[in-house]
Amino acid sequence: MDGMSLDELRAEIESIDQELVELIARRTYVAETVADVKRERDLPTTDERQEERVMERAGENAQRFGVDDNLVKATFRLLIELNKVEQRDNR
Ligand SMILES: O=C(O)C(=O)C[C@]1(C(=O)O)C=C[C@@H](O)C=C1
Repeated sequence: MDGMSLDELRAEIESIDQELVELIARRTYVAETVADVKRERDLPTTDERQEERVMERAGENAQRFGVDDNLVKATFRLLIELNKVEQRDNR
């Protein structure tokens, strides 16, 4: 990163931002498929134990990569809530 110009650094951020959106889209798509399976089996959309596992993993990964775990957990909370809204809308 050292020695890169401001434009180059911003181009790097732009490319990362695109990857982030792609990953969010993939996560949402998989969760929609999970919702289909739940619907077939007549299971509720919300699975609190699974949400706890996801949140715990998010905290562990944040520590592993040296980023603020509250920020990472807040991001995952939002991603889970988005999925729950989508899953309910598709019922
Ligand atoms: O794993 C599931 O059962 C999902 O529906 C996915 C997901 C998530 O976004 O991680 C969303 C809602 C559930 O309450 C738990 C987890």
